Amino acid sequence: MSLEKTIYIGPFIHSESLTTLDIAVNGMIGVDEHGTIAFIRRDMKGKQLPNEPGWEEAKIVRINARHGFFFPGFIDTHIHAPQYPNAGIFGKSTLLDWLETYTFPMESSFRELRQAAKVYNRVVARTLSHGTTTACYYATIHVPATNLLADVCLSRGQRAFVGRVCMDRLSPDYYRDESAESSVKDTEACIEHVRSIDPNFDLVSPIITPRFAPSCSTDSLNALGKLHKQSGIPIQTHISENKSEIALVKDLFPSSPHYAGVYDSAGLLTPKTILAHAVHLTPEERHLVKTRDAKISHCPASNTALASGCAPVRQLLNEGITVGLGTDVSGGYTCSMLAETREAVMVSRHRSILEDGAEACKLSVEEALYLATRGGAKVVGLEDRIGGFEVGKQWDAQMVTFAEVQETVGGLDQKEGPVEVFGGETYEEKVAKWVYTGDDRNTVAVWVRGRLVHCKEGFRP
Ligand SMILES: O=c1[nH]c(=O)c2nc[nH]c2[nH]1
Ligand SMILES: [Zn+2]
Repeated sequence: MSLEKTIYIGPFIHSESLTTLDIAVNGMIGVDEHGTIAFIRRDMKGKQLPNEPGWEEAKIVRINARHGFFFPGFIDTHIHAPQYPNAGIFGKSTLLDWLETYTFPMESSFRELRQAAKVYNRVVARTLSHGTTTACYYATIHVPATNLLADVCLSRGQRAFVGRVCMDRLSPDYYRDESAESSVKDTEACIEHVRSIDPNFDLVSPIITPRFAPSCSTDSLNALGKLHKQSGIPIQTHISENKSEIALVKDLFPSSPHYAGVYDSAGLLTPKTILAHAVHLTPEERHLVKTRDAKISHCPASNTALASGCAPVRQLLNEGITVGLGTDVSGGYTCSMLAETREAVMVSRHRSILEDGAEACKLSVEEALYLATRGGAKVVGLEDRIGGFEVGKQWDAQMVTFAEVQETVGGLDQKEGPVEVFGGETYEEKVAKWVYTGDDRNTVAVWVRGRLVHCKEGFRP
């Protein structure tokens, strides 16, 4: 697909490292017809127009430094698309009773394609409006509905991993794969569908998705491990989220030394594996995860909502494990990665309290934003394409605005927006205000691979 060459002028901010944001207030980024960043300048003066040879006719998208900035799109490394209607509905449940009470009944309704069309269009549109340019989706066991989710992501322009959920045991009769064989066959059918709509997996990729060890037989885990080995297709699953779940895994797999060992012996613990939660891993399990170079999706909102625990993110990072963030809708109550970033900071404070005030546990705003962007890119194996602004990377970005009180931006009355800037703040402080007080009203435009995929009503980029 060929796009209009575009030059984005205004502040751009992205993670330079885990702890540092690079803030280029007088920035300019040229994005070519393929949505790839062709050049970057950091020294634009005033209203100076770009004079890049070959870019004279390019479209200009400008944001005044006082009004906002460009930021990389968020990467949600763990979200259940069919659970979106349940966001915010979990009562006082914890994981295992939550699955029975809320989750399986909702997911089973996706045998109806009409339900899938309604929900999947909403969740993709809504996550895009929150600045999520890449999402790792769990779908359901249903092949047609899973294929529809891939279609919706492709047509709405969201970069996505779409997984048909495999679960051939210990689930209700009304919502379970018939056998290990059918689990694999249906997964292959979904992989073939994605290949038929996006042959090189440029935007949408399939992902092998054993739900979690308790809902998969040893036969199905082994067969899915074999499928991964043959195809190289990535894997996503859950691990060590809740103490009752861990006890259940011990009962169901008595010969395995631990939870991580169940996946490892099936060939499911690889550099292309995304493990959601990892709240209660033992030191041996963390060592195994690190040795296999498997990745972790930290889901703080979900871990608090279902009272699963506070994941030791600092420890995981210190041990060299790659970590990103996931909303885990609807264990998590929000599909906003900005809210998830804030939750990551807050949960790290709780972890610090649990460890007698250990300062080191606390994540900074900069670190949480890194996890939501560059960390996520590494988790999904796309760090060469997305997560930050460098020449050769793709323009997956959001325009974030705020306004000095009493001003308007691009025709949109920002007085209604949640982030109020009074003029004395540094840029670092403005970013912190966005993380702590902002929401989707601040994300006025979103691009994936250079394509405008969301734009706030009344705003003209
Ligand atoms: O957060 C979670 N959401 C789920 O749907 C699920 N299934 C198993 N384990 C799970 N954890
Ligand atoms: Zn989950």
